[in-house]
Amino acid sequence: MPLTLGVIADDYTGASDLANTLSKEGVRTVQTIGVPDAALALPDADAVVVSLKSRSIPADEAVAQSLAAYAWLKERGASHILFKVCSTFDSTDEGNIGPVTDALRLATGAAIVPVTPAFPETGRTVYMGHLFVGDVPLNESPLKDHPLNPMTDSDLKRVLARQSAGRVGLVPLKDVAAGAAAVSARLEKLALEGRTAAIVDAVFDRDLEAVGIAAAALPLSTGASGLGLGLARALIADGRVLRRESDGAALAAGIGGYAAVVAGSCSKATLEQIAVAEGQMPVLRLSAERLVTHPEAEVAAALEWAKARLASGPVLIAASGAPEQVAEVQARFGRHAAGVAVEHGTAAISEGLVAAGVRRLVLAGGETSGASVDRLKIPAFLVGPEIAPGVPLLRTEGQPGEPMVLALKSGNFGGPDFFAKALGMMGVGY
Ligand SMILES: Nc1ncnc2c1ncn2[C@@H]1O[C@H](COP(=O)(O)OP(=O)(O)OP(=O)(O)O)[C@@H](O)[C@H]1O
Ligand SMILES: O=C(O)[C@@H](O)C(=O)CO
Repeated sequence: MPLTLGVIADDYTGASDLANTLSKEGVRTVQTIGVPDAALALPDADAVVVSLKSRSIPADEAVAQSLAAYAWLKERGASHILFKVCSTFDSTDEGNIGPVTDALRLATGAAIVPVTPAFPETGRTVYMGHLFVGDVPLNESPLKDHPLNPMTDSDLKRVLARQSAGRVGLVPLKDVAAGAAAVSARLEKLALEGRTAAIVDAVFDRDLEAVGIAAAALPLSTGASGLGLGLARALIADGRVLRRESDGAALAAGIGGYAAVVAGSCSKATLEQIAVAEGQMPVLRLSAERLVTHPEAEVAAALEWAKARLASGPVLIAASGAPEQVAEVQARFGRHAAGVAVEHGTAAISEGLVAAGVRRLVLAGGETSGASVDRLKIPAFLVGPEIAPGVPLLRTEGQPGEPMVLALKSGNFGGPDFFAKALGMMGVGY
């Protein structure tokens, strides 16, 4: 069956966030890791989310990878392409949201691209083109201190214009509130004025429903999970997609084996989740310093610790540290080198855990998840029910051997008991 919706996501956990929204809305969704090999047999799906790691790489590489993903999705019949970016619009003046949106616009032949990172369920709203995170503008939120892409301007019209070749307009909330026809009319007017992209205001899910109808009539849109919700509802309403409930019990059924959590996110939410897990399962805290200086020994010791405990229940292994610990390691070894060494270490631990019989695995952190999923050579996931907003249950597809069930958690997502909840939904009792 041809695809209806093709999504190109700029990171793995962001991809599973979007896939979660689609699946929750009743769109049968598959998440692939990178552009799949021609030989990969995928389950029947209405949407495919191609996960890239293109958020923070040089813009020309991000464009090349996104165009390759587009070619694959187009060949499978996708009638609309969504470029999934972060709901906090993570990018710099060099890109990559602008350059990738420009390139996809030319490839799809779109005159104008609606762009909105609004995701009201997680507090991301857009008004007059300004992005709010909770109750503060983006430039006053913690994103102002992001290590890779500090967001210092809440005006997304300006932010996008600085990284785009074309001119950027606005679809204001008054048009959005007036409905899909008003959004389409505004987009047409902006295109006639020579604008190639437009930031679209959205505060409530109902706004995204109107935006979704207007966007679904165009070849391309750029946004986060809120836009995914709007597109899913529009495609189901116009009959292009038949609503199908994801069967959570079936997704994890028959997948036994050991269970583990590997965390490399140092976000406030993940640190709290690890602290809560300490009262629920054995927790090993890795030494980031040793992962840099003696990686093989630190990984081997962690695996030995885990193997002695896995038969009794799930274990959690965390590299995650508090900001002052992270700063100390970064000051000694360099920010990039420390991050990469810790990612290699956690990925090697994930690989060792799977070799030891772990079939149910929770990964915390975008980069951490990316490194582990790549190391495990997982080509694709079937997307199941939601564990927490932005985090679905995933079952591996296209891998030789027994399937596994995973969760890839963005650093800031999930409540304090996230790990126990995720393991519980994987059928792990302890
Ligand atoms: N103790 C530590 N010291 C230094 N770096 C660490 C430490 N623990 C983890 N790291 C590194 O910090 C980075 C955390 O990034 P990651 O993307 O995994 O989490 P996040 O930023 O919280 O998640 P997201 O991108 O989903 O918001 C990784 O590069 C990881 O290797
Ligand atoms: O959109 C979001 O906030 C997330 O899916 C994400 O991309 C976090 O890195």
